[in-house]
Amino acid sequence: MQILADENIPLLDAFFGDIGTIRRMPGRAIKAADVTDADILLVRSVTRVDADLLSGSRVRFVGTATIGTDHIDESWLERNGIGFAAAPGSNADSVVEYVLSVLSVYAEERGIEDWTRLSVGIVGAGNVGGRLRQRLGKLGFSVRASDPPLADDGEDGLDDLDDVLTCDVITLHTPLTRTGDHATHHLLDRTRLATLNEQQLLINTSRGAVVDSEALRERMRQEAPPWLCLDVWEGEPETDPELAEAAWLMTPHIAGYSQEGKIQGTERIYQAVCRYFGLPVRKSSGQYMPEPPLSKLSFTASASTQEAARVAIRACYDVRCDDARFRSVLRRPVGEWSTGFDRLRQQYPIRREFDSVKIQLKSGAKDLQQVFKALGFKLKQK
Ligand SMILES: NC(=O)C1=CN([C@@H]2O[C@H](COP(=O)(O)OP(=O)(O)OC[C@H]3O[C@@H](n4cnc5c(N)ncnc54)[C@H](O)[C@@H]3O)[C@@H](O)[C@H]2O)C=CC1
Ligand SMILES: O=C(O)C(=O)[C@H](O)COP(=O)(O)O
Repeated sequence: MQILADENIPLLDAFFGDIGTIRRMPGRAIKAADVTDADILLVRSVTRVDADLLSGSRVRFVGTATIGTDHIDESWLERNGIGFAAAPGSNADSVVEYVLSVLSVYAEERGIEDWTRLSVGIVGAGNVGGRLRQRLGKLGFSVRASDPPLADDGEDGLDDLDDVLTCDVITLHTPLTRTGDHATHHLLDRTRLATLNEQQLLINTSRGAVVDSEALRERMRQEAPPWLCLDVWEGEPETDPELAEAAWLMTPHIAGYSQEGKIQGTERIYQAVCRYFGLPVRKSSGQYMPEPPLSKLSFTASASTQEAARVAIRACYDVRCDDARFRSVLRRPVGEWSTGFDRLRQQYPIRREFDSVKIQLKSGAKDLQQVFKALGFKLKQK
């Protein structure tokens, strides 16, 4: 079988080497002429997969090693009998940990001694939002979440979007959808953005177009704008210079880029290919997960819970490093920004999830134990 794949999908040979001949291309460069002879197309979020790309090709299966599917015309694939799979959940913990890192830095910069005093509003309570809600709830934060599709399905405990927008921190975790009762395109529009103030932080790790960028630019120019953390950008890899200037933290769409997240993304589409073509599943992500560079952290009984949590979160992932790398790209001429955006993603440093690190504590340190468990670390008693 001929497999055409985005070169940024990790472990292509390890997972797909036995299944077919692999041809790699930069995802943004994949065009109709490239897919004509492919049986399987494997993409990430930067390849638009639709009739323009696939009509006339012999592609029988498309896999995207991502959670988001807004770049795929799924109904066209279905109408044309082409198999499809995404990678739901694969990098959800990575995004959750990105948000935890942002929260820890935000609390420190605002001089908030106890970060759990921040109320957090989650928009979209699926894999990412739901896991974030759970971790924050266990840590003792007051959390609100809005998710109309889940509410329609009878899920309790959800709030209206307008209530969620009154929280100290608002974090977006919806898919990007343009049709249906609960479409999210420009969900945060001019009216909703007008309700936010300088005591609030808005985090967007969903898709750039879930927020109306033009309205956001306007809001950031007005009195008392909210603090802003952007990982995703409407029109990326282009970066809006005015939003870049206004953002407190900014990163080039890497919230989901933990090593676990990326390898599990490949694993999910490998499993789907095997199912689709009736092949045995012989490989798993665990086989290929390298040893983490940091495996253990040890705290004495004298560590305060706040400080210990801060140290552990940032030892695993400090969002300020990604912010600094992105800002260094944006100091170059504007014409080089989009290639810089993609280069940062392609050459992303190794980042491991919290549960790759064992936390060693003195027995009896109950508060610390609870906090680390809630954050998602593994515990080891001394
Ligand atoms: N920045 C990054 O690196 C990453 C971004 N993402 C983005 O995050 C999105 C969410 O990921 P998951 O939680 O795994 O997806 P998911 O599908 O598990 O959950 C999404 C939730 O949003 C809800 N939702 C839909 N419309 C809504 C609306 N109008 N208002 C409120 N909630 C609504 C759905 O009912 C669902 O519960 C992905 O679709 C993707 O676009 C995902 C992974 C990495
Ligand atoms: O999984 C998703 O959805 C994401 O947003 C990915 O983390 C984005 O990664 P790329 O596909 O853009 O490499």
